[in-house]
Amino acid sequence: MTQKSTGMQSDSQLGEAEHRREEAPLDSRSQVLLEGGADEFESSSGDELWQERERRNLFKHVEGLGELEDVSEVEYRKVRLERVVLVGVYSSAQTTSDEAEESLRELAALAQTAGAQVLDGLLQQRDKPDPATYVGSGKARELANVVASQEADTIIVDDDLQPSQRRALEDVTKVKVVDRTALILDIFAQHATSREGKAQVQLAQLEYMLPRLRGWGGSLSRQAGGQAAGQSGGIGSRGPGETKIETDRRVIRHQISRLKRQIAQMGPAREVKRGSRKRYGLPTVAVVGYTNAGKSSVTNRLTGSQELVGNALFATLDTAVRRAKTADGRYYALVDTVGFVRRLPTQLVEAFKSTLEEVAEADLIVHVVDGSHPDPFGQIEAVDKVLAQIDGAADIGRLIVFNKADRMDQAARLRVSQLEPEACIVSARTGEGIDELREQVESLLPHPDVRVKAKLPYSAGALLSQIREFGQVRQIGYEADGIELVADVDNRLAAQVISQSIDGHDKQE
Ligand SMILES: Nc1nc2c(ncn2[C@@H]2O[C@H](COP(=O)(O)OP(=O)(O)OP(=O)(O)O)[C@@H](O)[C@H]2O)c(=O)[nH]1
Ligand SMILES: [Mg+2]
Repeated sequence: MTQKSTGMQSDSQLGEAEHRREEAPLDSRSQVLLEGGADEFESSSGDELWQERERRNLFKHVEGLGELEDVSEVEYRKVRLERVVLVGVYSSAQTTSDEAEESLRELAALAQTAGAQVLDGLLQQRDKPDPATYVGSGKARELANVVASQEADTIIVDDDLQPSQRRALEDVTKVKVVDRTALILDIFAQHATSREGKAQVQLAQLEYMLPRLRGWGGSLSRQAGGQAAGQSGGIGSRGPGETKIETDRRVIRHQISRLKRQIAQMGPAREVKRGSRKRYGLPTVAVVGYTNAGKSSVTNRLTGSQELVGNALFATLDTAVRRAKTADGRYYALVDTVGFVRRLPTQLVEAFKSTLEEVAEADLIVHVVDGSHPDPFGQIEAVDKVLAQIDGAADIGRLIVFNKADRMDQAARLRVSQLEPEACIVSARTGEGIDELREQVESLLPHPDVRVKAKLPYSAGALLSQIREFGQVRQIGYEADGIELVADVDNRLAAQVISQSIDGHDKQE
């Protein structure tokens, strides 16, 4: 048996593990790994369990599951309250079994975030996925047994599947099969709240779906408003002919172009917001990082805001802008962004490009990393890969922040500070290191670099308060005929000082 269980299934552990996961999907996962959990699980994945499964399977009416009848003709499916079995294939030439396990655990966290109940996780080592059934026909039959004995109704594959592979796997296992991209798209669909976010996710779903159509059961109209999150119940007739599929493709293409137009129109509103930030001369810090790293928590700490913090993946889907104040009283903007994940579906990178452009316009990128994760550097790499796809992001200064220090032991701290000596180590939970982080951020912000000396009329109060907010007042004297001022400001304010000053011959150095 080369199929190997990753320990998500043992009945004895399920209760407790699930309980822990309920409050902390990723937390529990990293804990498990840190505690050397892999070994602990090894024993439970042995023959005994397999036989137990086989035994239980004897009582099951596999063909009675009847799930295939229900599999909708749409190749895009929701993963809500499903009972799922996870499957991963890895080649030892490309990854270690530890990495493969980590990836499957992340898939489990994703599945739970989507609302599914994870019953089992199976890893298989093979040179490359089987072109027909992904796992190979023998393994597919084994998988069918596992699915039946666990009474699962869905298989989630830790990869992108060809439409034909998915179909073949469904035919053998009699349950619906969802791939990694569909799962992530589904989570995004559940979490998007803004109009633009929703439209972007919908676009990504449609683009994912287009090449995977095998005909629709009913008409598109039952997908309320063209919503791509397909209903899992197959309503209407099955097996529409090629003509029907062609028509549906056209409908989807039409929806795609309509969505693209809509999104393009929403662009200007975002431009305005961003523009006004620029107009006020607010330096901008983009907070990026792997999902669940603690970006929102760190942003909250720095700004005192109450950004949504969730122990779920992708709690933040709409970039939020917060205002923060430096120690010397200047304001800057912190942009809390959507989290990244390994192998972020390309459809999503595309869809969120406009949102991620916020990052490209920032003066500084703060990259938050979960320091308590068993493989923080793998996460850094995944984030850097996405950043590399955003034009202009490469030229922006970056500050790496290892968060969750409260859960890092001495060895972990040592390791990260050796590999990333410049990085800050903080805990958004306890507040450790937050002051140092704030100082670092402030020192890396662009500084107002034009010194002006001027006498301003007392009527220039508004300008003066802007100078206080966005620049730095060096000297100020209240004379009978006006305010004598020396200040460091940016170009924009310098121009205003000149135009409003009393004698008009201010010096600039
Ligand atoms: N122990 C510990 N937990 C933390 C810390 N910072 C954040 N968390 C927890 O980590 C989880 C994720 O935090 P968020 O701030 O939502 O993370 P995020 O990066 O914004 O996540 P997404 O928006 O989903 O990508 C939450 O359960 C937080 O309570 C920390 O310093 N220590
Ligand atoms: Mg967040």
